[in-house]
This record gives sequence, C-alpha cells and structure tokens, in this order.
Amino acid sequence: MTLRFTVSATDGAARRGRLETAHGAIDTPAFMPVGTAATVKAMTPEAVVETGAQIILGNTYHLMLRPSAERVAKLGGLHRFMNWPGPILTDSGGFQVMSLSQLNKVSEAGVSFQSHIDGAKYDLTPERSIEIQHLLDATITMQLDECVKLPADDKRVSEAMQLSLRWAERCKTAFKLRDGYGLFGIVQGGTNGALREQSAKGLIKTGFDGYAVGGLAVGETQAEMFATLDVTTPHLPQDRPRYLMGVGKPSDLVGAVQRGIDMFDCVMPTRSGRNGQAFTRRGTINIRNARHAEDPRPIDEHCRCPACRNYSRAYVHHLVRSDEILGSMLMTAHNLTYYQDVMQGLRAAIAEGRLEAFAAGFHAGEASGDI
Ligand SMILES: NCc1cc(CSc2ccccc2)c2nc(N)[nH]c(=O)c2c1
Ligand SMILES: [Zn+2]
Repeated sequence: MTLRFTVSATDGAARRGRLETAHGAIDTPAFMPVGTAATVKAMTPEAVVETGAQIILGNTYHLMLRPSAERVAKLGGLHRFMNWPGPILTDSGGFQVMSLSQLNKVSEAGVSFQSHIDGAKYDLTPERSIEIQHLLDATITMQLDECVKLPADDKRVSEAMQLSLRWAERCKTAFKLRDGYGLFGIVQGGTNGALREQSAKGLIKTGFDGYAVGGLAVGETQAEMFATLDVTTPHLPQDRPRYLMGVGKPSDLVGAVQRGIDMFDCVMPTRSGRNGQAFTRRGTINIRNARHAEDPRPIDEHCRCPACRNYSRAYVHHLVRSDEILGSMLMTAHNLTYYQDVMQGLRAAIAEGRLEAFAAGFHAGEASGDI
C-alpha cells in the first residue's frame, strides 16, 4: 500500500483513524474544505490551517481549464502554486464536467465537453484525468467515474456503475505509484443496494488505497443516503479510508460517521457562508436577517474563530449586507471552524466510546433553536 491508514479506535461502525501521506497526516474522521480554483475562497492558507483543516480539495475540471495542469506543473505543482503545506485531494473532473460544462458527451473513451469559460473543446479520458492529477502533484487522486443524477432508473444507474468500474481499472493502470500518494476508487450504484455491492466488490478486486462513495447527495433524501451507506460501507475494507463525496450539512456528517465514513468534502460551509448562513451548535442563522443588525453578541460565544473572537453579529451583518469582502472572510472562517470542531468532537467521542451520546447531544443542540 502506498498510503498508510491506521484505525486506533472504533465505536459501532465508526472509526477513529490516521492517514499518513507524503504531504502530512490526516486525523479521521476528517472534513476537507473545497479549494476549487487553487484557493479556498476568501481564505489564506494560514487561515485554513487555523480552522484545524489538515487536507483540502483541488478540482481537476477547473484547473485543467485555467491555468492548465501543465502550467501548475511548471510552477512546481499545486502545493507550491497555492502555498498549501498539507495533503491535497483532487477530484477526477467528470462530476464537474457533467454539472458545469456545455455539450458534454459520455462514451466508453471518456467525457468530451466544451469549457464553460471559453467554449474550447476537451476530451477527458481516465488516462488524461490521472495525468492531470499527476501534473498537479495531487496527494490523493480520484478515479474518473460517471455519476448519474437521481432519480434515475436501475438500468441507467447500472450502466454508469459498470462504466465507472471499467474506468477504475484504466485509472489504476495509468496511476504512477509513489510512496505517500494514493489513488481512490469511487463506488457508484445510486440507492440500489445490489448495484452498490457489485461496485464495491469490483473496485476491491482492482484494489485501491481508499474507497469513495460517490453518487449521493444528488437529489436523494438524508434517509435514503443513510440507507445506502448502510448497504455500502460494510462491503468496503476495514483497513482503508472511506470518503463520502460532496457531503454535507453537519447532521449528514454525524450520521455518515456513525455508518463508517472517514472523510468528507462539501462546498456548503464556504458557499453558504459567503451568502450569510452561519452554522452553530444550536442550528443555523442567516446573519443578513434584520434581527442581527444591532446584536452586540458574537455569532457563537463558544466559537474560537476570528469572527466570534473579535466581532459582533451586528458588524458581520453590516459587512455581509454591504457585500464587503471581509464579510465573506469572516463567515467562511467561522463555518470552516465550526465544521472542524464537529469533526474534532466526533474523533474524541469515537476514541472514548461515547459516539451515541455525542450524536444525541448534537441533534438536541441543533433542535434547540434560540439563536
Ligand atoms: N454531489 C456529490 C458528489 C460530489 C462530487 C465532487 S467531490 C469534489 C468536488 C470538488 C473537488 C474535489 C472533490 C463527486 N465527484 C465524483 N467524482 N463522483 C461523484 O459521484 C461525486 C458526487
Ligand atoms: Zn465563529
């Protein structure tokens, strides 16, 4: 194995672990902020480190279009380019092609599309996706896969899952083995348990350093997502990390950790933060709401972030209402800090065998309101 993953404690299906990589270690369960265009929007790398994040995400689709993978390589790779000292996981690009580009077409060869920036034509094959992620010097590389939007019929979901399995093999063949670097397979199959099991077993036969669960948070309910995890994670190796892609809100993270997920990414804390949504242990508030206009209290008096340590709700309300850049900076720092503190709480609860009590307390807090 090129990536060492050790599980130090379990609590039910949940695992407390540590993933050692060429660019540093990751304590799991972990939340990975999304740094789409070589930046976690509105945050310097130092501010991201201060939240407690150890690994961030980069995006093959965006970076291949601008500035191009070759240019990032010429400048020393993504770590050097964006001055991020820790591990970086990059997605393979297929998911963003289907959600962002125009005139995209999927075939056995890969996905062809036109750039949403300038209309230029591109062919993204499994081999090219792996090459791009190599040029970026991604610590963790994701296979190219096909994710279908739900609801979709079983035939369509099965075809996409089988294609993803064939692409997984091609990605494994193209991936250059380096100690401390890893390649993750992506389990597909919609909400169909038999297709999920078939996908997991097919990926395990090929063999990967970690296994992502893709194709969720694409329109299904939280109950359907959890039910799918219940019939997916038991088929995955105990000694390899599991990554639930594009998930989610805090209660999604708690429920998915209880079902054996170790890694998460989501644009919610950053994107909704810029739009004024603040996550707190007593639920969410929108700081743009008039009720905060003269509130001298911090967003969350228990929070250690720069926004809560130094500013009032009234001030952040003013900044966000005025569309000031500092408003995005403070809201993003707060939300990412809150997400990291939830993950820290989950890691400690698993290590001490009290995850059920932690989850109960978390849900009670979210429901308590009065924020
Ligand atoms: N909505 C869930 C979701 C999100 C992402 C994107 S996760 C991401 C986003 C930006 C940067 C890095 C990873 C996915 N990526 C792939 N490859 N496959 C999926 O099924 C999938 C499902
Ligand atoms: Zn805060």
